[in-house]
Amino acid sequence: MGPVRFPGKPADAVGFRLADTFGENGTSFTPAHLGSRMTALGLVIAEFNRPITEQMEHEAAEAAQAAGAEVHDIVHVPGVYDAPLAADRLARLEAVDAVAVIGTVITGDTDHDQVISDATAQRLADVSLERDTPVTLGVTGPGMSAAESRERIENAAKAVDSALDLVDELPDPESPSRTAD
Ligand SMILES: Nc1c(NC[C@H](O)[C@H](O)[C@H](O)CO)[nH]c(=O)[nH]c1=O
Ligand SMILES: CC(=O)[C@@H](O)COP(=O)(O)O
Repeated sequence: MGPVRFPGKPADAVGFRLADTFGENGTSFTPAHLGSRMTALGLVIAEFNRPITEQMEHEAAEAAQAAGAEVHDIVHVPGVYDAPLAADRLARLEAVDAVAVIGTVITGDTDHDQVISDATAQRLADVSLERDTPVTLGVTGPGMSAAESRERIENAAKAVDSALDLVDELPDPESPSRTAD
């Protein structure tokens, strides 16, 4: 069996608790029942520059499959600027452990690429913090030509891997706090 990923959403919702995974002396073990639930991802895919984001979507799906994760839902949006609301809706789902946002911003004649990239990244970071759910940025650009965008298609897979890494690595918010006493 491959590595078991520890889901990020409340443990009670999936039938086990963090305490199940650690022995009293700090050694870790993995009860067999933990293997029954795969980490579930939400993907947001921007349709703008679709020939490129189509390949990015493929890379993202392959990365999830290679890691043994489930793609619970895919939401297509017109462009990356429209992604934060879709990411928020996905992050609100109990079944979704993390969200990866995929898109590419290619430079036009103005600074518009900078404007939409900055707004998108900032609002996605806000969604992640507000929903207490990993939301990773698989959006390439700005300041980039179409050729440079095509060279960065693999960043979609990196966003999926990062989302899964965060689900594994983030401490459980239900754990007792050091500042409690
Ligand atoms: N120029 C790019 C866009 N622009 C569209 C916006 O993201 C948005 O869909 C529109 O303003 C409606 O709200 N989107 C990209 O994903 N990539 C671009 O290069
Ligand atoms: C329409 C867009 O979002 C983008 O292509 C902006 O291009 P430009 O900077 O040439 O207006």
